[in-house]
Amino acid sequence: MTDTTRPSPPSRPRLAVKLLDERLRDYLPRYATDGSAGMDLRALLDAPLTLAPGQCELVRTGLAIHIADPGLAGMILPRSGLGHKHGIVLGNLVGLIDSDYQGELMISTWNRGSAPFVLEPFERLAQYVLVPVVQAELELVDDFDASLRGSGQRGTGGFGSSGRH
Ligand SMILES: O=c1ccn([C@H]2C[C@H](O)[C@@H](COP(=O)(O)OP(=O)(O)OP(=O)(O)O)O2)c(=O)[nH]1
Ligand SMILES: [Mg+2]
Repeated sequence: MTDTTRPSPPSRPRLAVKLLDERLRDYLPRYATDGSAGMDLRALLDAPLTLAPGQCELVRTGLAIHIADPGLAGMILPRSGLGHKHGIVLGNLVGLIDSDYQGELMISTWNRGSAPFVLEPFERLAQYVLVPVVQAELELVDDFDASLRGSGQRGTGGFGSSGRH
């Protein structure tokens, strides 16, 4: 019988990656499971780094990934365990990696918690997610066609204009 819940995986884009530090060779990012959305990025540190509450430091990954295809982008996102349990999130909230960026992936690491946190060398610190991107052309107009939302209109309403429930 065919398992309809497990579609065959689509072919994966191949991304060029450069090691900027040989120690990363043993720690190349990978998908932990077949269904993982992200690959974990590790902290390239020579020694443990203590982040005081409120402190934010740019942490090296030792990796450069050239996406090349403008229809793709990278996103650096926090790991949920570190973020929820230890308050270790990103100083920029989300890192957006351009397809033409060839530099080192850097992780803005912010301790938003109330206790010091010790980041260990090569600890998995954040995750890298490849996402599709559509680039748009902007066309200047004087007026928009009216927008419709169900039976009502959205128009310029936003920021909670539709209520809470
Ligand atoms: O968390 C991040 C965010 C960005 N970058 C790199 C890749 C990205 O392509 C580049 C520029 O990012 P962004 O455009 O968000 O920053 P900017 O402040 O606008 O810098 P720029 O003037 O270089 O575009 O910095 C990282 O390594 N880590
Ligand atoms: Mg920019």
